Amino acid sequence: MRTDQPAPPGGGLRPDVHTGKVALVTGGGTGIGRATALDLAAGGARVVICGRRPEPLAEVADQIEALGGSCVTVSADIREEGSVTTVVGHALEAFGPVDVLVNNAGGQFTAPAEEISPGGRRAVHRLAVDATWAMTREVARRAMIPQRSGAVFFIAFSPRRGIPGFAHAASARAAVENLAAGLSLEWSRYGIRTVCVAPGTIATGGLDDHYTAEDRERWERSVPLGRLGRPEDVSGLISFLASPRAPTSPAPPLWSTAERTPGVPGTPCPTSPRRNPTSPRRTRPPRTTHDPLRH
Ligand SMILES: CCCCCCCCCCC/C=C/C(=O)SCCNC(=O)CCNC(=O)[C@H](O)C(C)(C)COP(=O)(O)OP(=O)(O)OC[C@H]1O[C@@H](n2cnc3c(N)ncnc32)[C@H](O)[C@@H]1OP(=O)(O)O
Ligand SMILES: NC(=O)C1=CN([C@@H]2O[C@H](COP(=O)(O)OP(=O)(O)OC[C@H]3O[C@@H](n4cnc5c(N)ncnc54)[C@H](OP(=O)(O)O)[C@@H]3O)[C@@H](O)[C@H]2O)C=CC1
Repeated sequence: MRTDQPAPPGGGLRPDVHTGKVALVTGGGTGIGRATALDLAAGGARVVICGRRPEPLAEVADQIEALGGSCVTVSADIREEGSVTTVVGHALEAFGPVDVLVNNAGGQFTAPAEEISPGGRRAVHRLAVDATWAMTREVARRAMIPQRSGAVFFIAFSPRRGIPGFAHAASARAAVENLAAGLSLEWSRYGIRTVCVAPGTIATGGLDDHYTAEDRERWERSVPLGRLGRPEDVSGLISFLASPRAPTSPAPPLWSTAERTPGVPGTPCPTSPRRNPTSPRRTRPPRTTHDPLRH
């Protein structure tokens, strides 16, 4: 398949790959979360999606139901105390124990590090780290630990080594990435897999609405393939990793959809000094007659 062709529905997996499973996707009304909810439903999962605005959630639910699937929506700000308990309670009531949790809700703003106020940093960490932790713990305690199985996904960033203008956000995602790695060790005894997916820059409404064209173009140029990813690139990976076909041993804690190089793509590969006619010829060190393997 050419990479600029639309991805097949369900990430190309069998339509019964998630049959009998219940999935909870935070931020499932838009972008990557929406694509993930659709892919999991296309594989037969019953899906619960949450977000603050009811309208995008309802649109996704209608789409899933039109395709013969089941979807329940819960409108909630998961940063608020008590809302996580409410969301998980609705999921359990509607469909029973949650098998797959996708901690997708997240967001930030770009600002020079020195201009990010404590409140601004806190707003971002409350969602990406605190709400993600609260949701994971709640789902684990009420569904996955009792049933001794489950898959929990976290969303990080690529590149992972830091992003200018994103000091608050990239550090939050580093915390989440480490959480996924630690839980994968700790909760394997319950049969719970925890996986962090680090998408490259993905063309979503969220990216269009919250970042300048200049930033988006700069980020696009930094992707090795030279184009933004699609939400389906990420959702297809999550759907595969949630499926029985996913590798489980050893459990890989991090999957990246596009790791970047620090340089600009298209930079010519440095030529070997020996082949570059303008470089001075390297002089070989004199051969030694001593063979260290022979005494
Ligand atoms: C090596 C280089 C390679 C480069 C490669 C780059 C790759 C880039 C990859 C990009 C990856 C990420 C993309 C995405 O995540 S797309 C997702 C799109 N969606 C969003 O990002 C969501 C948009 N943001 C928000 O919804 C909100 O900003 C947020 C949820 C983060 C906060 O909302 P909240 O309602 O809590 O905010 P408040 O208005 O109540 O403010 C709270 C505090 O935050 C401060 N704040 C808010 N906005 C800004 C801003 N724009 N600038 C500075 N500060 C801000 C606000 O002042 C409050 O702080 P104080 O209490 O101190 O005043
Ligand atoms: N697009 C990209 O390039 C990349 C994105 N990511 C991450 O992937 C995830 C999805 O990104 P993307 O689809 O682009 O972004 P979107 O902005 O489209 O999606 C974010 C979703 O989260 C929901 N959400 C935000 N805040 C809350 C909250 N407090 N409580 C409940 N739901 C909330 C939003 O719904 P509502 O506003 O109605 O609450 C929205 O549906 C985010 O975590 C993002 O940071 C990571 C790497 C790259």
